[in-house]
Amino acid sequence: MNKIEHIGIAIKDMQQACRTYEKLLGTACYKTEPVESEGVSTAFFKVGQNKIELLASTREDSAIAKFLEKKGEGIHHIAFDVEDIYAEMERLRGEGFTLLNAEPKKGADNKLICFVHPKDSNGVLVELCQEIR
Ligand SMILES: CC[C@H](C(=O)O)C(=O)SCCNC(=O)CCNC(=O)[C@H](O)C(C)(C)COP(=O)(O)OP(=O)(O)OC[C@H]1O[C@@H](n2cnc3c(N)ncnc32)[C@H](O)[C@@H]1OP(=O)(O)O
Ligand SMILES: [Co+2]
Repeated sequence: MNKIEHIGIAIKDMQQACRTYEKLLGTACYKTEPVESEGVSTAFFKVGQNKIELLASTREDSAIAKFLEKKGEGIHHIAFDVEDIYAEMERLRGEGFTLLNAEPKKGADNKLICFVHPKDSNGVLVELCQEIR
């Protein structure tokens, strides 16, 4: 794991949340991107070396919709940047972590991603991200 790639925040209203985070962070959102496969729309903010990813649900059965229903708005996951997502997934399997997808999948912001079940990481949903080179 190289560094925290982004912190994912589940929100209900993307326009309102973008206005809030632009004021809060003092910087504009640099990218918005829908990810059909996840049933979300995303908005990214750069804060120094770090990124904030706002996530709104675009489908009732999405993970974000379920999270919002159950827990409301708030921090949804922590994403870590990895060199080689395949190797990292193999390593985590070997360490007994439950991966939520057998193969990496295409995420937002030009990444391959995979998730670790929060039950194996003290209740924190962890995402692995590898830049698609
Ligand atoms: C667009 C891509 C973008 C990117 O960065 O590129 C993304 O980050 S996409 C982000 C949205 N996609 C995902 O989160 C995919 C992975 N998530 C899942 O597969 C599910 O959300 C899962 C398995 C974590 C939970 O599934 P589900 O909600 O259907 O089941 P439960 O509600 O029964 O939850 C089981 C258990 O997990 C707890 N939970 C759920 N979500 C979270 C969370 N974000 N953080 C921590 N814990 C979470 C939930 O409370 C249940 O715990 P329990 O003690 O049994 O109540
Ligand atoms: Co993410």
